[in-house]
Amino acid sequence: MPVSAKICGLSTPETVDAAIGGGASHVGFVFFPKSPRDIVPERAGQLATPGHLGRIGVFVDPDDALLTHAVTAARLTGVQLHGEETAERVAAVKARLGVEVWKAVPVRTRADLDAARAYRGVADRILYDAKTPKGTLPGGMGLRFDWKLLDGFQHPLPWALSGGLDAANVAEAIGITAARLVDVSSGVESAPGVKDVDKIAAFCKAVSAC
Ligand SMILES: O=C(O)c1ccccc1NCC(=O)[C@H](O)[C@H](O)COP(=O)(O)O
Repeated sequence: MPVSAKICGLSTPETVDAAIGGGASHVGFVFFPKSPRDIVPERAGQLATPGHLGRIGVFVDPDDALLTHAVTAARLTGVQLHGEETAERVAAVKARLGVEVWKAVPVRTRADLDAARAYRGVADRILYDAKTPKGTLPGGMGLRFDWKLLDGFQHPLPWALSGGLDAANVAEAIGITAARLVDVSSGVESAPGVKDVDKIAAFCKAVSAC
C-alpha cells in the first residue's frame, strides 16, 4: 500500500500547489493565533485544491463557533484536534460537524500511547506527534519522538505519524513504524511559518519512494 503525505500549515497558493503536485493526500491549515502558521478561515477557503485532496483544519481546544465557521469558510473535510480534547469532546465535535475528526496524541514515552485508546470508536484517526515542552506550541515544533515506541503497539484506530519529519528522515521513519500516512510542517519550511516549495517537493518524493 502506498504511503501518503499531509503537508500541514499551508497558507499560499504556491505551496498548496507544491503539495498537490507532489501527490500529497491532505493539506493542513492551522487555526491557532499563537502559531506562525495561523490563517483566517476565509483565506484558507480561497486556496484551491482538487476534490480528492483532504483539507484538514488544525485546532487547539477550539470552541464550537470557531469550528463551525472554519469548516464552512475553509471548506474543510476534516478537523485535527491538537489540544486537551477529551473523548467526549471529540465525539461532540464529530456529531456537530459531520466531518472527519483526527485526534493528536502527544508522545514522549510508551505510556503516552495509551491515551490513543480513549478515542476508539470516537475519532476517525490518531495523529501521533512529539510531545512539546510546556509553554510552547503543541505542534509544528520540528520535534520527533522515538519511532520505536510504536513497535508492537495495537493501534486502536487508523493513524498517522508526525513530529520532526523531513525529506532526509521520512523513509527511515516509515521503515521503522510502517506508517501509511505521514504529516510534516517545519521540515518543509525555510523559517517558522514559511513553507518552501522545493522542500515540499523533496518530502513528497521521499514519501512516494517508500
Ligand atoms: O503547526 C503548528 O503551528 C501547530 C500549532 C498548534 C497545534 C498544532 C500545530 N501543528 C500540527 C501539525 O499537524 C504539525 O504538522 C505537526 O505537529 C508536525 O509538526 P512538525 O514537527 O513541525 O513537522
